[in-house]
Amino acid sequence: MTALLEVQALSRDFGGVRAVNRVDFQVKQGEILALIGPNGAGKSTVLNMVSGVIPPSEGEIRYNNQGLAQVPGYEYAGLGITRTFQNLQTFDDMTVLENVMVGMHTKTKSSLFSCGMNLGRARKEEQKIREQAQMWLEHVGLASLAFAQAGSLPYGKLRLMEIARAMVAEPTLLLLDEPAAGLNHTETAEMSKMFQDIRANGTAILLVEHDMDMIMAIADRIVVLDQGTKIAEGTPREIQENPKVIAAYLGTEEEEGRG
Ligand SMILES: Nc1ncnc2c1ncn2[C@@H]1O[C@H](COP(=O)(O)OP(=O)(O)OP(=O)(O)O)[C@@H](O)[C@H]1O
Repeated sequence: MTALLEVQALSRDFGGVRAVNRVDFQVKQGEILALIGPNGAGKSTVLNMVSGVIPPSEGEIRYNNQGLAQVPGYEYAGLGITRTFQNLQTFDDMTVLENVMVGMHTKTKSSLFSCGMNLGRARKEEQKIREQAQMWLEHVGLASLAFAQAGSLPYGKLRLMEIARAMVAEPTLLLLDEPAAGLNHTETAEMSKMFQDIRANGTAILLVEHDMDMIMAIADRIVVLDQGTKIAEGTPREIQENPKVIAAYLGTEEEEGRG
């Protein structure tokens, strides 16, 4: 399978502290790659660099074989990369439908100027966005809440709304930062099923998550970070059995090479 996303020697410093240190990995077309590691390992920082929220200090990010260094973050959705955030980014006073429609705005061709010049085209585009958003609300099970104020929704449903917003732009790469945080077991299982459906439709997923049941159930491959450095990469089974990974999670000294 071809690499959709390729990250090479990616590093990020905050002040004098190196949060991510020369990390390499690839996300292939239509796969789910999970990025895991203990708290503070650098997972969100990697996701923030890959989504253009912050620039790398060093290293390279290539998407579809194109370097992203010169591409501003707001153009990523147009390229096919969308994301959700660890802390929900909700417009509480807007409806659920409007919140989802926001995910499409970067892909529309109608600027304010052209809206004035060609109202018909802008209306058509608005209608298309609305239909696309409604379709995704149905996919995530929120169709009946389309006209509810987002601020009135419980947390679990807002997480689903965020996924609909990220999917409405029809990404080829979906970046998810702890999508299952704060969800109960049933909600997490439903979300896992949704990610499998998204993958089946050809969208690749880079998933940062602490919920190991979810990761082991849906990830094709896993990359493990510890203190900013990649310590392992492999299938869920390989990762579960890897002594370096076990040591990083248990916070103990590595047993390898002793005695
Ligand atoms: N904006 C920032 N300024 C300074 N330090 C930061 C900043 N963002 C992250 N860090 C530091 O970088 C390191 C990695 O943080 P990051 O949030 O990427 O880890 P993480 O693996 O996502 O952790 P968690 O699982 O707890 O969310 C931490 O030591 C963190 O304190």
